[in-house]
Amino acid sequence: MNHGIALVRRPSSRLAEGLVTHIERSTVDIELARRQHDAYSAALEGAGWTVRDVVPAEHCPDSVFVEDTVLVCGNRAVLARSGAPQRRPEVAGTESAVRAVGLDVTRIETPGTLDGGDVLQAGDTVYVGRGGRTNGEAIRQLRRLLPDRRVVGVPLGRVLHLKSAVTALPDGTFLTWPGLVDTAVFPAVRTVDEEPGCHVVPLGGDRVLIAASAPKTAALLDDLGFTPVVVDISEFEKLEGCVTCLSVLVPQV
Ligand SMILES: CN(C)C(=N)NCCC[C@H](N)C(=O)O
Repeated sequence: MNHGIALVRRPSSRLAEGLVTHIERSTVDIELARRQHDAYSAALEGAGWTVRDVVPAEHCPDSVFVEDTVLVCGNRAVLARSGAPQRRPEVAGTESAVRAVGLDVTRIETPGTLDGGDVLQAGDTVYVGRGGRTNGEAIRQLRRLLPDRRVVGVPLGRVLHLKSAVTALPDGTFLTWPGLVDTAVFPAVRTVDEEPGCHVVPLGGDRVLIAASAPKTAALLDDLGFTPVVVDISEFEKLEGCVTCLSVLVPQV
């Protein structure tokens, strides 16, 4: 079964210089990060996604977190404009990749700022975290760019991105870690016991990608009838990354 294309971007050798905002900096093992990235890509392939590499951006330490550079919605790609100016050069390579896939391309324009990690899609609703990386102007622009979607702004607390605190399961429920976002806007919330447990990527069918650092949540998902696909992403977690950030899924339509 081919679910579509998964865009990934190999880690820069400067990965260890990536941004950290809400956690202490710790030492990143670049060789281990490369192996983890290969295993992450293999997990996507194994789940039925055709993996395509976005051209690497050696000079951009955070470029492996490709999710932040674009929002894919149906056949449209909205290029992001990060609230962290040093991440903006990452977008050019992503633009080439989404054009090669055949998506219709638009972009967030100045003074809007948006990171893809702040955008959570569930059905026809697009939740957008309003925090350090994404501003109200970008949310306004998204409403114009995606007129067939319900765009809901979600104020963020002390957390990097919306998807650092809440993601969606295929059954219409949301996994959250308490205290970081106002969960009242989400229809059916399940609170998890471990912070990385609120980060999942539905891979099609009953498969759900989750980090090895969230074993209790992986067991919960199994118990709820999902098939957890577990990947170790410890080196990316040291830079506030999670399983969502390392790919952009372009489902076959
Ligand atoms: C959902 N998440 C967390 C993301 N999409 N991106 C993580 C980016 C981490 C990077 N060091 C930064 O600070 O930009």
